[in-house]
Amino acid sequence: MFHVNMCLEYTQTVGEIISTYCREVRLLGLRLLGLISLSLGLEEDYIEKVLGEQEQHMAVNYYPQCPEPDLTYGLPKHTDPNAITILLQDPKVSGLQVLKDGNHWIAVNPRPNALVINLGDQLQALSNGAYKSVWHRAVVNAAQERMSVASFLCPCNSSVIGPAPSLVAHGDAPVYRSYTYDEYYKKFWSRNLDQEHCLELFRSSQLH
Ligand SMILES: O=C(O)CCC(=O)C(=O)O
Ligand SMILES: [Fe+2]
Repeated sequence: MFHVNMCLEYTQTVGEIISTYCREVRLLGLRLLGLISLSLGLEEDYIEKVLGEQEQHMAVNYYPQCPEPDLTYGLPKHTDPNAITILLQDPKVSGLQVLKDGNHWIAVNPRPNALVINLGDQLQALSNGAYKSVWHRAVVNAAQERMSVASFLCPCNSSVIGPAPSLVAHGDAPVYRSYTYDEYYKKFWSRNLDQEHCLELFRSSQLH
């Protein structure tokens, strides 16, 4: 479990607090990418180098109370198209769910002082499928509104993503072909979020 140590003085403006948060979240993300690289037997900076000059996006999600929560979702089922997402949950209200074994949804309830780390599609591709970009969604509830803050570390648009060569060097076939993040991102947003996993369209056996 990772903790972000932030000493925020009350004299800071909201802008300063957000910018400190963004910087700390980026450092945490890069540290995690380093550890993930090592876990795959790659150089510590392998993934960071492939992703290039990374962009960072932040989404502040607001889910109002919903009188009929069974009829809708706050966010429909999706995977994150980027590399890694660091999610700050509302400390008091649950809503995030992940799909387990393809057939049942489990709640990821907030824990004090914890962040949720979500691996995105690009880590699944780079690791040749060893790491999975999990399906997740956000449900709403009738009693309480909810907020979450998602920070997305994204590859630069021109970076070329594909299975790391050393992971396919010993007879393992590459599961995915190489593509630019620009190509992936456009394909991802040209479809509905809850369609088949977008990476399926980038399998090395797929004709394109
Ligand atoms: O609100 C949540 O817990 C999930 C947010 C999310 O998955 C996203 O912004 O991509
Ligand atoms: Fe997401």
